[in-house]
Amino acid sequence: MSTHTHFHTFSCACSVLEQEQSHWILSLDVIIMAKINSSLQDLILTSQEAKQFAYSPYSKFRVGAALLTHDGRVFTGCNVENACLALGICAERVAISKAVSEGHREFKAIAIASDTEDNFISPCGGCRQFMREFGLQWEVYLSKPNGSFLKMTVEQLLPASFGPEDLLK
Ligand SMILES: O=c1ccn([C@H]2C[C@H](O)[C@@H](CO)O2)c(=O)[nH]1
Ligand SMILES: [Zn+2]
Repeated sequence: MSTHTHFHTFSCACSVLEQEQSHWILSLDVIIMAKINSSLQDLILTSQEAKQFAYSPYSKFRVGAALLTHDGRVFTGCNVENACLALGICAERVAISKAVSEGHREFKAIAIASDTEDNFISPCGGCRQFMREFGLQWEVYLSKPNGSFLKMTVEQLLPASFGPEDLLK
C-alpha cells in the first residue's frame, strides 16, 4: 500500500515535471523563434539602410541588400549605376562580392529592399546566377518597404540551374 502511494506520488511528480519540462521546451521554442524573427527583421532593416546609399541617378530605382554569412557576419550592398548604362551593378552582387573578397563564401541568407510598395523586390536573373554560384539551399528574402517579405531559396528562384559542379564533370 505504502509502496503504491509512494509510486503514485512519484508518478504525479513525474507528470508535473514533464509538464514543466514541455512548458520550458515550448517557451524555449518561442524564444528561439522570436530570436530568429528578430535577426531576420534586423537583416531586412539592414538591407533598407543599405538602400540609402544606392547610386541610381539614371533609373532612380534604389535597391539595398544585406547578406548573412555562415559565421554570422553581414555584408551590405546597394546598386551602383554608371553613365555607361550597361556597367551598372545590382545591390545583391555588390554585397556578395564584398563578402567573397573578404574570404566569406558560405551564406545563410540575403535580404533585398527597394522603394516599391506594390511588390516584393525580386532579384534579376544575373543576380540569381551569381547567388547560385555559392549554393542552392540558402535563403533569399524579397521584401517591401513595410518590412513584409517573401522567403525563397536560391533553388526556387533558379531551378534547373547551371553551376560550378557542372564544370567538374
Ligand atoms: O533586384 C534588383 C533589381 C534591380 N536592381 C537595380 C539595377 C538597376 O540599378 C536598378 C533598376 O533596374 O535597380 C538591383 O540592384 N537589384
Ligand atoms: Zn541583379
